Amino acid sequence: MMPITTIRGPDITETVRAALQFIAVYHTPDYLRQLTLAYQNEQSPAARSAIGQILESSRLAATGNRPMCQDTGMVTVFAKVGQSVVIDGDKSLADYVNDGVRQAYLDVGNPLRASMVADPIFARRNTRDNTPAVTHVETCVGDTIELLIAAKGGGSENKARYTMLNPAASVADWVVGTVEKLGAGWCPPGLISVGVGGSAEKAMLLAKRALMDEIDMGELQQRGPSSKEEELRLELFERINALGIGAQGLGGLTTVVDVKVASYPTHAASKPVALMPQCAANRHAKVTLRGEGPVYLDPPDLDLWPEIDRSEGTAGMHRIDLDSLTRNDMQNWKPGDRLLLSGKILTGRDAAHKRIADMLSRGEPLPFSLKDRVIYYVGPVDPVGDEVVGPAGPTTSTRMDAYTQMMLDQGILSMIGKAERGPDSTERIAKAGATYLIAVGGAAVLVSKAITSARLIAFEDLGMEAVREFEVRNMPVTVAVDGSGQSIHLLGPARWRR
Ligand SMILES: O=C(O)C[C@H](O)C(=O)O
Repeated sequence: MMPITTIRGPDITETVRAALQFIAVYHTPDYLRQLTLAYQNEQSPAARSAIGQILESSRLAATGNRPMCQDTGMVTVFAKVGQSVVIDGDKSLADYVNDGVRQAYLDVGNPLRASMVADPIFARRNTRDNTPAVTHVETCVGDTIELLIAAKGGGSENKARYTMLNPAASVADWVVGTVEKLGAGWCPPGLISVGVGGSAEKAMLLAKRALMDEIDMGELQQRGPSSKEEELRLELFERINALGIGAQGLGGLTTVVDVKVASYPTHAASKPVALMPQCAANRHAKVTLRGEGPVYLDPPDLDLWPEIDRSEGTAGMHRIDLDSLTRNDMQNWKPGDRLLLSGKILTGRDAAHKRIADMLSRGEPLPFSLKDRVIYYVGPVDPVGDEVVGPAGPTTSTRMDAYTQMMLDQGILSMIGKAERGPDSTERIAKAGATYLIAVGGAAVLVSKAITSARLIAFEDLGMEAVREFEVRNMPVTVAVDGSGQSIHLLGPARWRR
């Protein structure tokens, strides 16, 4: 009989805490290597600049011990518990994990953003400590506990898709067709994972779990496929990149740095297929507890980050004074123009927009004016030390489409976010002589360096979703929708499609 290993509950908590702090700050080395390659090979200037900003921001996160993205994610844990393990303590494994999440996200030196909301159908109250995690437990033969810990951003999780295909239907065609329609809210360049088989929920789990496998597409391309699944991975990799979506949907050569495929036997009548994207904030780690105390990860070597040519990033950018900006000034802006913004902007995202809509529908005055203002869709991380704000990258604008007309009616000049707008919003923006700008999703630390002051304006109870006024200096953005309704998210991929 295998000897019994005792693993202390608090050691699980400490391991989870340390791993979450670690993955919030450090990109995985395999992803960094692939992103560096993508940066070196990218021919589309806009996409290359976006990848450069992500890499630069990633280095700032690592050296400054701050989160690489303002969305520090929903914690997902795949636990493999050996049957010869006894957990010493009076809590469940999931509760020890949740204690680790709480401690990691409330860390005084490096607080992470609490994004989880309880009562998701109705009140959507922020739990304030990012609990609970989603913990999957599997027992296996062995005397260790293996934890695969991930912090998945909401933007990429929102683009998870599922279908039940007919047995003879092509998985590759469905995946490519679906990725084409996903837009850029999942923050490419990243990974696409495909789970095929089992039942509906099994396919989703297969896809989620496979996202955390080592990135080995380069190796696979070199040695060639040795199975049908590897052939499918290669086919999907080629076809998805040929769509031309590119970094941030700006059009370019690299949309995915790897594609994963996992499968499981299924019913003769079924072919469940799950698609799971992973954004540029590729955050996960595997740790194994052996009953010898908590486990800690070693920081990566700083040589992993490439040198980014900053002059290339800012060349040809127009400086814009937001405090004197008029509708007229924006009429020369074209999709793809790169701007450096200085002046005051308001912030607001999902919950703030809903609150504004509710107040307006009740005929109540707003606590701030939106007339001739620029709004940035962001939920920043709380500041530490002498920071005015923590990492503060853009959130997906598409979710704010339902409120576009309302905001335009209030006199908004321009909106800043990430990813494409829907056709209705694009048309409305153009009709109002307004514009839509994008910052780089995944470059949150870099963006925060352009914010010189932050002031809470309203809706404090919404936490990270409250309305703030930022003063920015040389904040880099790209024109995504211009005053004539042209969109970079249509023009860019069409140009780079192969
Ligand atoms: O919540 C955020 O800050 C961003 C979100 O992950 C998104 O990509 O839309």
